[in-house]
Amino acid sequence: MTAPLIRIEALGKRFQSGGGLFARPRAMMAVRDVTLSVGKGEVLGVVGESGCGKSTLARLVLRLIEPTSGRVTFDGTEITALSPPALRRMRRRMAMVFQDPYSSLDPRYTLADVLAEPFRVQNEPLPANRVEAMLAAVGLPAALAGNHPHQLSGGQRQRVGIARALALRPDFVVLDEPTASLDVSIQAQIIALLADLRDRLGLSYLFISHDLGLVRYFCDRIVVMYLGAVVEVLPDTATAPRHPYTQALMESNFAPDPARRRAIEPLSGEIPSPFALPPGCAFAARCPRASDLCRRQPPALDGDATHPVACFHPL
Ligand SMILES: Nc1ncnc2c1ncn2[C@@H]1O[C@H](COP(=O)(O)OP(=O)(O)OP(=O)(O)O)[C@@H](O)[C@H]1O
Repeated sequence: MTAPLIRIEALGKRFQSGGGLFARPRAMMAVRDVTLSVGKGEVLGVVGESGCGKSTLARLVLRLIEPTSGRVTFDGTEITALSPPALRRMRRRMAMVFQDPYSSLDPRYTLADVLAEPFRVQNEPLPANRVEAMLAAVGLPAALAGNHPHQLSGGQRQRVGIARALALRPDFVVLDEPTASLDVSIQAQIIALLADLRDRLGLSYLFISHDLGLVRYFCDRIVVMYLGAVVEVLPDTATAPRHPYTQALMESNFAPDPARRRAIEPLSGEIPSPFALPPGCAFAARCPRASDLCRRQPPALDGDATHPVACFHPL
């Protein structure tokens, strides 16, 4: 890995939900003790099933929500310790592209308004011709500047979402399932655009996806999450998985039958409730290799190892 741009240390997020006259509120850890780095110019993929904490991790990294524990350092500055004004200045250097370009763009705004918005938030004047330059950078004609989002196709809208994220020339962009709502052919174009922008602008990405195939195509390293915790970090896309969960995820992801792709079929057993995690490994109930030790004690993950794997019986 290159020199780290982002350092995430022992990050945790607890959510409380429910509660009322007859029910006690229930608490769960959406992100559990995550330690990771994102290198300069790196595309770090984060993959896992729905609800494993990917989006929560992304929001914590940008400090859009406050962590319960741990810290995040951006280019040497601890952003989890910054005052609101200092955080706002630091946010210039970080951005996010959302999954759904339909709901993340205000329908009342023209594209010119959408692309001017980040400057307004930062109290900065909009440089001359910047809107046209931003549209060109994402492959859209300047003539679209006066259009509203509903006049665009899904792919064009996501290009606008990317242009908006890059408006202030950030160093780091979180891509939260940026192609999940697009057709496969459009997905490929958006991924090619993101790869090109990374090369041209020297960007670092945190790329969140439930699609391991896509992550393996696009990312340099891959973080695999299960029930809020990192279970494995693949050091590149060629290395074989060592965690039984990653292997199962791969088998289901590459299954030719779409029905098999949805459920992780090689695995039997219940997914534990995030509100009542077992004392040992959270994956033990579904794991073909689980032993008594796994059910008693949670396996640790060495966040600084080249190929960390949280498993007592790795492949
Ligand atoms: N604001 C919140 N309040 C309470 N619980 C929350 C909140 N946000 C997320 N959660 C819970 O935290 C867990 C992780 O959610 P998160 O959205 O981070 O998962 P995810 O891996 O991104 O899922 P998906 O792929 O479906 O978007 C889930 O169990 C979710 O219900």
